[in-house]
Amino acid sequence: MGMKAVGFSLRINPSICFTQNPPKPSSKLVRCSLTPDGAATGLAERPWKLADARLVLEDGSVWRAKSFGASGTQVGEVVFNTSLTGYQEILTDPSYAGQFVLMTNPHIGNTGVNFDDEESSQCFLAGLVIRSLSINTSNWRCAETLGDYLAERNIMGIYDVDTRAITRRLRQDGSLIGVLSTEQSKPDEELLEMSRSWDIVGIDLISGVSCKSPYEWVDKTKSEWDFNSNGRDRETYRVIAYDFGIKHNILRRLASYGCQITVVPSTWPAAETLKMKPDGVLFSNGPGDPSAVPYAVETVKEILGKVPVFGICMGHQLLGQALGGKTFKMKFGHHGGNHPVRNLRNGHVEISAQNHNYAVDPASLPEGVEVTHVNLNDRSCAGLAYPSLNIMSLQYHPEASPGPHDSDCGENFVLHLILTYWFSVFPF
Ligand SMILES: NC(=O)CC[C@H](N)C(=O)O
Repeated sequence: MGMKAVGFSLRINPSICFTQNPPKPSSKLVRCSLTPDGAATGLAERPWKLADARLVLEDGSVWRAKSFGASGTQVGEVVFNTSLTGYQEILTDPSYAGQFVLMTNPHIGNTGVNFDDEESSQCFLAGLVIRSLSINTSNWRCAETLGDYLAERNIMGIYDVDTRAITRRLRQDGSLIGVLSTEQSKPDEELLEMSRSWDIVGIDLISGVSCKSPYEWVDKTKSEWDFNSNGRDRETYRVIAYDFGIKHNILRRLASYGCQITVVPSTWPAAETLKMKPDGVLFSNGPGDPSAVPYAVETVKEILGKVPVFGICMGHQLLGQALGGKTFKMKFGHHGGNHPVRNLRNGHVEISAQNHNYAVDPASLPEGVEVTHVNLNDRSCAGLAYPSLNIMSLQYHPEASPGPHDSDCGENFVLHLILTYWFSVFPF
């Protein structure tokens, strides 16, 4: 009665072009914005700050935004992540090297960052794209604000950008390369050209994120956070973990389950690994195109059959190739904390944390390789086993950092499975 229905209240300036249907790549630029333009004077602080950054996508769309963190110009592939929280773990996940992570949850930064949630020693991603940057931080573990954290690590972030519209674009047309810039002197056309002349396919990104020499891992999941360790606190198993961009929580979870772990670089020779006589070898997650790292596939091949192995994400993709299979690039991949996966061995459905743009093509795998898990959103291969060679692998993240713990508990407790499969009940 006299009241207007108010729907989703994005303040969009109707005079500025905003399209739901993305234009196909053309040389034309389409400018999209939620906030008026402003020079990067630094005078206007958030939330009153004017737009001082641009994200130019290879499809010709230009997204005006406000910057936080570092400034400059950076190219990368834009992917969207549907996790509600866990942005610090996402920022420090080395698998995001070369990518801009766009968070679909509109409100980011409210818990700041802390000392404990780091998944690696630095941020390897190209940048962070969010809708709304929390103007204050409140958490008992907070050590600093998200903006300060990114600035110190020289990582660019933008906010006040229509993340829903960009996500629709990525879902409809697939992953896009983008250029993020705070440099007002660079015309849109130059940034567009930059985005179109860069590619992430076929590039070895793991060598840039792997450790340079072997080291022993000591940290366990803190008892206050340990949701399940079955009381295994003695170091029982010797594990070599190949670091293709390994997340610390994989190591923490294995250590909590009694593994004594040596982390080795991606180029560590298989012969050296076998000389160390481990009980099992873990091939970790890692960034980029799994078909661009044939040397890592060779290492995996040399180890297969000689010692039980387990692969996570990139490790799973390398194992798939070592078994004779092929990987392919997905339309926009899986990035988030709520992907349903069916364990085909017991019929159980696990809600899983995922972060990948490539997948193993099950049709390319030789006979004897078993697809053990399927992503229920798109039926893609989410897990493999080859019992006669003591191989097990998962395309997703059983360490759940961030993410649900389904894969880390009960019968589906994946890391538990590694140990039981590897060391006790695996049918050798
Ligand atoms: N998390 C990962 O290991 C990612 C694997 C690979 N880089 C992909 O995008 O598919």
